Amino acid sequence: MGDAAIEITGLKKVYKGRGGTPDKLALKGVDLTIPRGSMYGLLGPNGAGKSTMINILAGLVNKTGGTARVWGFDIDKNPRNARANIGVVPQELIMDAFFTPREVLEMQAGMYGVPASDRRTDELLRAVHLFDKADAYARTLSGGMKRRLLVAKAMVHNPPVLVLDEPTAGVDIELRQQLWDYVRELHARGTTIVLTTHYLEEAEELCDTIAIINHGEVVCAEPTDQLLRRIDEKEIVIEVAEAQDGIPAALAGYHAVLKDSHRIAVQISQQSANVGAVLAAVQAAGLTIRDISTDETDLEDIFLQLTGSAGDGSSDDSPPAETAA
Ligand SMILES: Nc1ncnc2c1ncn2[C@@H]1O[C@H](COP(=O)(O)OP(=O)(O)OP(=O)(O)O)[C@@H](O)[C@H]1O
Repeated sequence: MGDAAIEITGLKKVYKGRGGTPDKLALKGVDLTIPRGSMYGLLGPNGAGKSTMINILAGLVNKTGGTARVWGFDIDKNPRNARANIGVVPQELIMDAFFTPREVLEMQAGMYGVPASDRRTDELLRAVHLFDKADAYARTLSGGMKRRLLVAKAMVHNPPVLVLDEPTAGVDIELRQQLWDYVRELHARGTTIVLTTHYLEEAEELCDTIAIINHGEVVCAEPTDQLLRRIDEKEIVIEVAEAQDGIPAALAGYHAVLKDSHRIAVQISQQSANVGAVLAAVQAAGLTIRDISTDETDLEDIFLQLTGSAGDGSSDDSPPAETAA
């Protein structure tokens, strides 16, 4: 404990089935630590369990087992403190149509007991580019505007942790950029940011650390650059007939390690796809190739499985354009 913004251990959630539908195990015992000051991405396909995890942290969903701490406060033992330290921007654009953005923020501040002298309604409205809509009915706002109003609403009590659940759904490119500018600004001022997304590109652009969630489990959690390197790399294992006591000189230019006297593992970049060159070098060194295999747990495969996209930005798997919700 101590320095984590969020610390989750063995977190489990079972949604009870109703009317004959079976129970749903949405979180299978998740362990996850999100450091203070980080910009953390929870990446996973629809139904992976991201919202469930966030809603448990926000006190909106009851967990079935495990523990969770927000800024050091246990959500069971110190629910008020835990809630005071987190702001959540929900996935759904739910708000009362007949309140204005100014009223929405004022009411939220009231709910969190923020004294009038400490309220930052105008500042927040300006930050999310809604100052000129301050007194318009919420129902007249576009989807992107509502999303930004929800970001401001999550920040009224100035929490050290801001969680955004699928924040770019329904937000067009320009407004998305404005949203990110504001989120980056908050991060620069010290707010820990957690965002869920099913777009690798989005997590890659914004987050310093990414955890991949699938089927209620954390598949991996590591610094973004490290993860991207792994995604780009593939390991091939070459089995040679002749016993080796070191890496053959011909492979000196590659990232190669000896697994045992007959098996050489070589990391290659997927993009440059130089398998042929590696094999040619092995053969040119006079070695007889007996077998070749590739690493089964390659992350690229996991990603393809998770996101249905290679994550190279070339597909049309981009967030949808803004729609009036
Ligand atoms: N209230 C509920 N009752 C029953 N099952 C639920 C409920 N909420 C979520 N689930 C199920 O739990 C699993 C995890 O859902 P969750 O919404 O947490 O995933 P997610 O990763 O956030 O996906 P999405 O981005 O679509 O929200 C899914 O199979 C979902 O159908």
